Amino acid sequence: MLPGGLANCLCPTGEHGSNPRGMPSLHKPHFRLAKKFLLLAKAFFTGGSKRPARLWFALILALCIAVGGVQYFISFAMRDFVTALSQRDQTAWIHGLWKFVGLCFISVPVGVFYRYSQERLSLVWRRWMTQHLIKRYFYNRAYYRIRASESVDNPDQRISEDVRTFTTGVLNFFLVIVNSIVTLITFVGVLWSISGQLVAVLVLYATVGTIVSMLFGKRLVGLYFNQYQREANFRYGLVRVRENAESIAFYRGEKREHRDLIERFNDVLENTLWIIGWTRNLGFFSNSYNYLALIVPSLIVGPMYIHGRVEFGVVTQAESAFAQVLAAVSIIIAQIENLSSFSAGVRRLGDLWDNLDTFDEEDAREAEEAQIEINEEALHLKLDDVTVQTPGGEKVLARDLSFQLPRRGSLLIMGESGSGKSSLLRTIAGLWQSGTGAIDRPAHKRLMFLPQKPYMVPGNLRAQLMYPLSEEDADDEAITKAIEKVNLDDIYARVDGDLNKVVDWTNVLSLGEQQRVAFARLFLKKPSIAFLDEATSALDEDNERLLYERLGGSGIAYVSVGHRSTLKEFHDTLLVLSKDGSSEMSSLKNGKKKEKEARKS
Ligand SMILES: Nc1ncnc2c1ncn2[C@@H]1O[C@H](COP(=O)(O)OP(=O)(O)OP(=O)(O)O)[C@@H](O)[C@H]1O
Repeated sequence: MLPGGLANCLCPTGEHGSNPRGMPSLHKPHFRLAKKFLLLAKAFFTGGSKRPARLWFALILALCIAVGGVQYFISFAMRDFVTALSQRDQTAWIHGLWKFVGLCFISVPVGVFYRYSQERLSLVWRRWMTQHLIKRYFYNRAYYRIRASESVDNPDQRISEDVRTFTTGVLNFFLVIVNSIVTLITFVGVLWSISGQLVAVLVLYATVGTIVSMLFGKRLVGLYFNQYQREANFRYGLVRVRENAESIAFYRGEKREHRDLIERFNDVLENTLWIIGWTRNLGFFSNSYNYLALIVPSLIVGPMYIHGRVEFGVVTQAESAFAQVLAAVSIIIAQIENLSSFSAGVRRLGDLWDNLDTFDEEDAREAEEAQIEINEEALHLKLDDVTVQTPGGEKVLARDLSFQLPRRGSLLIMGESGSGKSSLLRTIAGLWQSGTGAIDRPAHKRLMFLPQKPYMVPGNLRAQLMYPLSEEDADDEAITKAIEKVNLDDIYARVDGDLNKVVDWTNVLSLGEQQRVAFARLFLKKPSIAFLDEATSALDEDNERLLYERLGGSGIAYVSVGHRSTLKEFHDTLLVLSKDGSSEMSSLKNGKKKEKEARKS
């Protein structure tokens, strides 16, 4: 027993007591796990790669049976070989030797191709599943929706690690089971040919062993399951520190982060201790069990040999067949660790799969219910009685909004924090669809949204400035002009005027520089309408003025969200949102006039 016993369990399996990190309960009914597994397997064998999948699978099954057959004949060859040796019969010994060598010639390629086909099928499966999941991850902007999902953490880990664990694990287990069945049938046959009593003892011995092992196994599967989750939790803690390094450094939050990481690591250690304890207990049992298994067949076949009823080779054959069958029967216990990480992977992948299905259904439902009607064929932006709600419909953010943005027009949206300014842009973009009313606007590809914190893509400066267009569409002359236009010459100098130079842009550029990069993208893409969500918040007033003047002169209509009153002079119209859902429009003509005068002078 482990310290303290299991009844008053410190045991972190989720079956007893609560989970210290408030993680979801890890134990789900086994049939739900099986359902998830069948869903994932069925999708592969009936999906786009079904032909190679089925072919490889059939080949593996055939090879698996061939391996069993070869083992059967080897067992008899060995028997004759050992008997000839014990009888000092040279002719029979040489004959046995040749038979054995011949069987090895067959056995080696069969075994090698068996393993090779298994790995090839794993690869086909992994390729199909990863491509399929990535496709679905981007479809309907699932990667965006998934942020709000409670049951799917770290989708990245699921698509990379869990798919790999699943696709290699599933074949492993399946083949281990098929192998065990083939071994069982073959060697029970061998034992039966020696003595029926031997089979009866084997069945009894194996049944007792399996029952006891299952009791240990049940506990260990739960513990390994937990280990997997806790290791992921610990790793996620480290990733979070890396991603937020600067903020943590400014806050001097090291002590707090240190404590949090150590707590997560202690959870890992605590669970590992339980695993070690249970493995020790299992060791007492399995070691005694395996030693005894060496003697049991001798107890039955030994007297038969002594009384001259069987040859000596039969004794060794019985021992090896007995060991093979026992190994096949106790396969579950030998695979406990793999089985646990495999079932954790199945659950995590199944949850991701279910969520992606839900998103598809949601998207279809939303499109059908068409809460906010978006017409993408208009030349300009027009809102007709639009009421914006949060995605779940819990909160009304802006009520009965109507306005039209003329060609080359500009609108500034202001209002207190949380009044729904960004949400209005999300709704115009089509990311949020809850609410009522109608929006007329050009197609999405003719719009551009600039958030407060621009996304910096990995790659060279050309790729950075062309985003979201591809590098192939780049015109280097236009790029250098755009760099000049947004006052980014120092960045250009930093890469020695080489647009191919790759830099870690997120960590190297200041937020203000990143915002200027976003404006350069805007001038390169030249959309019909630009939406700027506090897109100049990190810039000094001179740079902000420069960018707005250039934007005003570009002919692009724009809608800005911002708090600074200095923005007013760059816009024609002001829309103020209030937290109660009401809104007010007013003209800023004077401001815009002042801007024009400034530009002239
Ligand atoms: N995904 C979401 N689900 C539910 N509510 C949300 C979601 N995103 C934002 N909200 C809520 O909607 C309200 C409006 O958010 P929004 O980001 O539009 O505010 P904002 O006016 O742009 O604020 P700020 O000026 O602080 O940026 C807030 O109360 C916010 O908590």
